Amino acid sequence: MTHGRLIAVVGPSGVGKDSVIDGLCRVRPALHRVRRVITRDADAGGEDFDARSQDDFEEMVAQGLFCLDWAAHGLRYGIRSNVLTRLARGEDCIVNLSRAVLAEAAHLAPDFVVLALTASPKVLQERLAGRARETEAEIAARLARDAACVPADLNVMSVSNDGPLDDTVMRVLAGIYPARG
Ligand SMILES: Nc1ncnc2c1ncn2[C@@H]1O[C@H](COP(=O)(O)OP(=O)(O)OP(=O)(O)O)[C@@H](O)[C@H]1O
Ligand SMILES: O=P(O)(O)OC[C@H]1O[C@H](OP(=O)(O)O)[C@H](O)[C@@H]1O
Repeated sequence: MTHGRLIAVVGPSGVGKDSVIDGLCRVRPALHRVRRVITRDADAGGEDFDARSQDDFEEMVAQGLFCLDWAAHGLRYGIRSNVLTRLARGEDCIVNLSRAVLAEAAHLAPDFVVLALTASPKVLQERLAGRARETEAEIAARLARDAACVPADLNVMSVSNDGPLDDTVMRVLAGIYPARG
């Protein structure tokens, strides 16, 4: 059976990673959205995630429950190893990742695709302020974050999300599911 693709969505905070993933999964219900484990308050809003305390998270790491974990914005993030079973069954999976873990993530699947979203600094600022999930200071720190570059040897699709969300979703779909024939 063909191995599923692992699609990693990356880009600066506020660029629209979760929104684009939601849009893609609505149009393509067979695309599996990977639910992240995060040491963030359960009622923080935004994406659907598994909230864990710092101690519980580190216990999960110690038990080997994650195939990938990282730290950013003072939080810990993990991807459960069961995504590997889905990929082996041939399911395409999509996940919001840190750019810093792409090289490691590329080893998880033979078919690894990076969707790198971009938007102008002004748009990022407006979106983070509009989302109201973080304080002003946290938003400033997110905008100032000096993130790792996307490794040049990966299969990267770079797409602007400066415009309407539906347009971005349609362009991404055309890129990852090109019409055959
Ligand atoms: N194309 C778009 N047009 C207008 N608003 C958008 C667009 N894409 C996303 N947004 C809005 O911008 C805000 C940030 O989007 P989202 O939470 O998806 O970003 P993110 O990249 O996942 O951010 P983070 O990494 O901080 O979690 C949300 O309020 C979302 O509704
Ligand atoms: O800047 P880099 O390292 O690429 O990404 C860091 C982290 O920022 C975002 O976190 P969240 O979704 O806002 O919690 C991403 O999802 C990633 O986990």
